[in-house]
Amino acid sequence: MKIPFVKMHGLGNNYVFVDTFDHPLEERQLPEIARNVADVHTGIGSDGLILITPSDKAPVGMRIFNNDGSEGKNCGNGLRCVAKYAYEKGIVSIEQFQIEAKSGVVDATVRLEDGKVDQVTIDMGTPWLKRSEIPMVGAEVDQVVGEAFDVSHHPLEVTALSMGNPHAIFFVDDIAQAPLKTLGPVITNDPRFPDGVNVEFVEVVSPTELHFRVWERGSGITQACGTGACAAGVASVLNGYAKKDSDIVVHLSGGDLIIKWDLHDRVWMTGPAEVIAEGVYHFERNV
Ligand SMILES: N[C@@H](CCC[C@H](N)C(=O)O)C(=O)O
Repeated sequence: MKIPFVKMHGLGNNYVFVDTFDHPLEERQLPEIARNVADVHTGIGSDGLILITPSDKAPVGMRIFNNDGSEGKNCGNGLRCVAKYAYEKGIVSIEQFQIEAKSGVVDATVRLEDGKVDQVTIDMGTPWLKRSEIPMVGAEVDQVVGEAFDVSHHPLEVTALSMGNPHAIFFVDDIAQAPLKTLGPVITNDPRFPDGVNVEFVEVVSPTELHFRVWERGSGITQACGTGACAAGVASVLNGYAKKDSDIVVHLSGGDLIIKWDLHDRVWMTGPAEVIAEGVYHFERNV
């Protein structure tokens, strides 16, 4: 099977995108296609697969598969790339429009530079803070903030929340020393998070600036995670390190995102989206 694709990235968080308006794929093959395209040796090489889909709630929809073939419900960097694609390919003709992800419908606004989409702002909606909404096991609480969380004899404190997908945030003094490679793969599968969790280490530089590293559920270390950056901004406010309604610059491995949790409880994310390549993937050669 030959599958036309576009490879795009948001701050180095890179996905193979397939436009299923024109080329529908079989549901049962999606996890395998995701694993295969993501393989750097026998595939295209990516953090996963994103489908750009028709939607009955918005002009365009997005589905995200991690590089292990598991499906996530939301992807901040993916949303910005889908917004760029939808505008530049004429799926939409106005600069503000909606995108449906599995976690819900969001508003996207594209900013143009020489007729091309340069920056995208997404209204990521209201964070889910209750323990059951994350989901995380234990007695129900309205917020999981700075809770004791021992992992492999490391006495950590976790702030957890959902941005449509689950995030566990750990504040550290020095991002260069964050135990991402050792504890990321352990925490992501910790049974206290029954659906697994995206793991983020965050160093607070100032109330408006954070350093951030991520171990993504289903994909491992990536250069950036949009929903994770939003979660880090929210967690910083919940812990008193930052303020609501102010722009927070989140420095990820691949570059910066601007995050704001506003007074109406909505989280805003602004950052770039870029096209890497377009081509045709030969799926049968990799089965
Ligand atoms: N890279 C993404 C998140 C992708 C999904 C995540 N790994 C999950 O399984 O929840 C982002 O930019 O938000």
